[in-house]
Amino acid sequence: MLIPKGALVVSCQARADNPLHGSIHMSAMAQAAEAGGAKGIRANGEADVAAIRAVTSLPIIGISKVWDDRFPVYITPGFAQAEQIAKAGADIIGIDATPRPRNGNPVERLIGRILTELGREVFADISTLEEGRGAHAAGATYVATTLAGYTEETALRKGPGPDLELLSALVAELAVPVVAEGRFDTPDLVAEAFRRGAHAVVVGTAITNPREITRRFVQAVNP
Ligand SMILES: CC(=O)N[C@H](C=O)[C@@H](O)[C@H](O)[C@H](O)COP(=O)(O)O
Repeated sequence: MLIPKGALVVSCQARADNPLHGSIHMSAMAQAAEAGGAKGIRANGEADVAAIRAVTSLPIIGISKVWDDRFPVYITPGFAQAEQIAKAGADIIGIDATPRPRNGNPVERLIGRILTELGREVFADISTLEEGRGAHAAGATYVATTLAGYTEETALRKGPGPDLELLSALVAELAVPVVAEGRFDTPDLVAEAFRRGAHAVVVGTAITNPREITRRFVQAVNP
């Protein structure tokens, strides 16, 4: 298992509408995160993963986001994307592990193929306990709360903070490392995730998105 217990993993992602979009910025973010003590990096897309691989030997959770109006799944929907990200240098492939329709193999098969054909660990993004059980049964290396609040089924549960109840339920039931991800946006929430038994915590926006960080400050003074 490449992500050590107790690790803070920093997600370095910036979409095209973000002024920090681009591999130069994301690889600098990854270096800053490593210097600050991160023990892993999460990154999106071939270019960013390759650029980050060139500057660090930390484990990289690589994902490939592909939006397709016909399907709800956009985080590494198929084997082709997984293979591309593995070739770019990802040690671990992050996938949407919900059973929702996708443009590619069913999720159980996708997990199996990543493990056997690519020889990479699988980081399963899920939104419910049931999905966590499915990902575990299919052999995922890690199960993460990444999609909590972001699927139709869980949209109503989405609050400003993370889904701590889901985290606790997964930890109580699954014999697989459970990773806390999604709206863990303060050091206190990261500490709480570890108290609840998280194997690792992934933080994105609160560390690597200055636009959103600025918005929080502005809203605090000018709500
Ligand atoms: C739902 C979805 O697509 N989540 C994405 C997954 O890669 C990212 O946009 C998040 O930034 C990441 O999960 C980290 O979470 P947060 O930025 O809340 O710390």
